[in-house]
Order: sequence, then structure tokens, then C-alpha cells
Amino acid sequence: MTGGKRGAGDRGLHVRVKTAAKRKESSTRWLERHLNDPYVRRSKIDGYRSRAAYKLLEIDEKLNLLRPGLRVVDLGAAPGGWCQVLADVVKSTPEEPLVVGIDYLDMDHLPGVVLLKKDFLDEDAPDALIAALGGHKPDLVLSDMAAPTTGHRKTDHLRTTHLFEVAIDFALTNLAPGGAFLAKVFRGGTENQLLTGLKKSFESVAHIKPPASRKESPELYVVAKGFRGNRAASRDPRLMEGEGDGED
Ligand SMILES: C[S@@+](CC[C@H](N)C(=O)[O-])C[C@H]1O[C@@H](n2cnc3c(N)ncnc32)[C@H](O)[C@@H]1O
Repeated sequence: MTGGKRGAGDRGLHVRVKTAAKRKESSTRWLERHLNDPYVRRSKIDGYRSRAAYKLLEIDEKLNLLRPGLRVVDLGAAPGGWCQVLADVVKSTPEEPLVVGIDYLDMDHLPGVVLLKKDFLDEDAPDALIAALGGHKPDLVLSDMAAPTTGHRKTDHLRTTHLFEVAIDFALTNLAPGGAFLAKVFRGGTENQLLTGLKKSFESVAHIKPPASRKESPELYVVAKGFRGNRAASRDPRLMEGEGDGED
């Protein structure tokens, strides 16, 4: 079904929980926090489009995900901090772009990065991403996607978990064998089942909260390395339900 949305219409959940007063108060608090944030100040000096760039750099420092030559898909890429880091480390060039980012928000052009302005939940988004990589499988799928917050914690959690699920599905269908997956989740119960699923398909699965991720934020990242490939996962008897490696 072309043009449809994948998943259970999560973005159709119109929850208007925030009152105008609450919104004003939270935007004032956000501005104060933003101006005092050392990562924001550092990003201006280093020329990164977002403080999020440091989350990826810190995760990579611990877990060695990035190296020259990797093909990468960045889901929820705007404004492009992660894409800047990626293009630099994998040595992506305009002649041979190795990095593809997708977001439904506008992004300014970045040399060596193909930026798709599109909703990742659109039916045709996976094909568009693979086509943008010249038909190659990505070695790394990253997702920093977060649904716009409603102020209702449970709703925000469900919507971001849904994005996480669709990102997993994309990774399991498209990753090159040996590839890796990194995605944002919100702390809560639901993602545990999803982790069990990931453990069947990857050699290791870990949780990480990089220092650049604000302490008060419920976000953390799941990193899965050593993709076994679709057929390998279904044949390997060690990968039966409940027999993950327990390394999360
Ligand atoms: C935290 S920001 C990403 C920041 C980015 N990693 C960076 O380094 O600049 C989350 C992004 O996810 C995007 N997003 C959320 N849902 C999406 C969807 N369904 N399709 C595409 N992008 C989505 C939002 O528009 C937002 O730009």
C-alpha cells in the first residue's frame, strides 16, 4: 500500500494534554537550561548542528561502532548533528555518499550525505533509503527518532517505542551481515520484549546512556552489534526464544 503508514497509526494519536500555561512554563525552562548547557556551547564552537552529536561521539568512544567505509542510515536525522559526525568518520564524499539521513523536517544540505525529507513511517521509506544508498545494504542503522512530546509521559513513551519497533524492523530486514544497530528508547517496561527479539539476531545487545544525554531525560540507547543475518538467525539453535546472551 503506497503512501500509507507502517504501524498502528501512532502519529494519529492526537493527545492535547498540555495547556498553554504549561507549554509557556516548559519553554522558558527549556531556554534557561539550553543556554546553560555546556554541550550546547561546545557544539557552537565545534560547528555541530546539535548537541546530539556528542551523544553519538560518546557512544562510539565506548562501543567502537564507526569506521571509514561503513554505509550508514540515520533515522530521525534533523538537524543533522549525527550526520555531520558520520560523514566525517566514515569518509563519505559527494561522489560516493555512504550516509543517508531521513527526517520529515527540513535539513540544510550536508556534503557527502543524502538527506531525504520524508516520514520514516511511510510505506515507501525503506525502499527510498536503500535506493539512496545505491541499492547497498547498510552496515549500520541508527535511530535517534523521537515523537513530538505531548507532556503525557505514557503517550510519549508509547510513541517513541513504536518508532523504535519500526526501526528494528528496518534494521532486521536491511542490515548487512555483521552490521550494527543503535536506537533511542525511553526507559520503561515495553522495550524488554523488543530486546529479547534483538538478542536473537545480534551477537551482543547493550544499553547505554551517554553523558551528553540529560540525566532527567528518560532516553537511553540500545546498541546491537554483530548482525547474524536473517537466515542465520532462523537456523541457529542457540537463538531460540529465551536463550539470549543476557548481555544487556
Ligand atoms: C532528537 S532529534 C534527532 C537529532 C539528530 N540525531 C541530530 O544529531 O541532530 C529527533 C528527530 O526525529 C525526527 N522524527 C521523529 N519521528 C520521525 C518519523 N516518523 N520520520 C522521520 N523523522 C522522525 C524528528 O523530526 C526529529 O528531528
